[in-house]
Amino acid sequence: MLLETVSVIGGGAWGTALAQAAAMAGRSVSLVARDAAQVNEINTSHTNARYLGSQELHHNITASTEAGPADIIILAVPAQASRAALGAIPPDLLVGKPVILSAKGLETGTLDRQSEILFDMAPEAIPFVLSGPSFAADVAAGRPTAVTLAGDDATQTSALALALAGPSFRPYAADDRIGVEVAGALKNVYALACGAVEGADLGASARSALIARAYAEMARMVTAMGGSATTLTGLAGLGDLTLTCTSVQSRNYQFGMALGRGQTVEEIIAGGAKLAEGVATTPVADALAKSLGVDAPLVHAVEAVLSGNADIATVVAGLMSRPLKRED
Ligand SMILES: NC(=O)C1=CN([C@@H]2O[C@H](COP(=O)(O)OP(=O)(O)OC[C@H]3O[C@@H](n4cnc5c(N)ncnc54)[C@H](OP(=O)(O)O)[C@@H]3O)[C@@H](O)[C@H]2O)C=CC1
Ligand SMILES: O=C(CO)COP(=O)(O)O
Repeated sequence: MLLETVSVIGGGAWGTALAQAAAMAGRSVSLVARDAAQVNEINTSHTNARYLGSQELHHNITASTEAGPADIIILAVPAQASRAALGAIPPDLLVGKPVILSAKGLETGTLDRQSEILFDMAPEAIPFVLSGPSFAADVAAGRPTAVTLAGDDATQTSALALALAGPSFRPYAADDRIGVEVAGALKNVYALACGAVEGADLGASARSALIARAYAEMARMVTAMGGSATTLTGLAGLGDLTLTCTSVQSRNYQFGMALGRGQTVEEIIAGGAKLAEGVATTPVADALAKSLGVDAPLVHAVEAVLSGNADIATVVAGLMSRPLKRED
């Protein structure tokens, strides 16, 4: 597999950061954004101010409004936009190519994981999933970051990890694609909950209890969806869960803080909230849990708050008064 050129679809924070990582790894990178002014800024000023402030971008990154041929395609748009973004790529560019899915979310309506969307849209592409504790600003600035890159063929996955690895970006190869993408999607749901705990001033003990019980719940969900609970011991599980559930840098955590302070979803969005993938993923995860018969009280609690069916105090009281059980 030739792995020299990279096309990153999505000129937001994460797409730009992954373009930067690939460029620092020595790849020649095309960053595809839909806004011509943004493309011009990246090509002339080597910045993407709207998403990454004054961070200087590597000179191996060229921006474009249209995808061209590349050895590696990285999809980095919000989970709900992945289907449309894939549909906008000329199909022949995807045939037989590794497509790295980097969005962390489940699709509304279909309940699909990112790689299920790829199978629908480009069945002849080769799916990989990238996830783990990695804020775009950190990756773009060259701060040390480690992620999981999961694919179905171990040799191909290791080759791809090598092609993207740089002095500050360390992808670990893995084979549990489903576990990695479910973990990446669910941690955003729990980050909303942990942010709400902080916003409602429920204390650090409550937040840590929530993280631990979220981990157990995530293990039940991952297993029911065909992944391996062992994956959760790694970067895409424990690593990202702890990052997103404890950091005010996380947009999901910030959104949760606003919920905890008593704002409604509509008010938070009207106030200019950044992308918080957990908001769309929560009802999907709740529906999946119900259809698979998975006990997921935390997902259900977040869904109740987001949908306006219960306030934080009510869901906390409900969680705390569940019948006592053995820890599993
Ligand atoms: N930011 C981070 O630290 C990390 C993010 N991720 C994941 O990456 C994914 C993308 O997040 P992020 O980059 O941060 O989000 P941003 O909001 O920063 O950027 C989203 C980008 O997607 C583009 N976009 C939106 N809809 C479409 C569409 N229909 N077709 C083409 N492009 C579209 C936007 O274009 P426009 O600017 O024109 O609106 C923008 O360039 C999410 O799933 C997130 O969870 C994963 C790890 C880290
Ligand atoms: O996934 C992320 C870090 O790993 C980014 O989290 P947020 O989308 O909550 O900012």
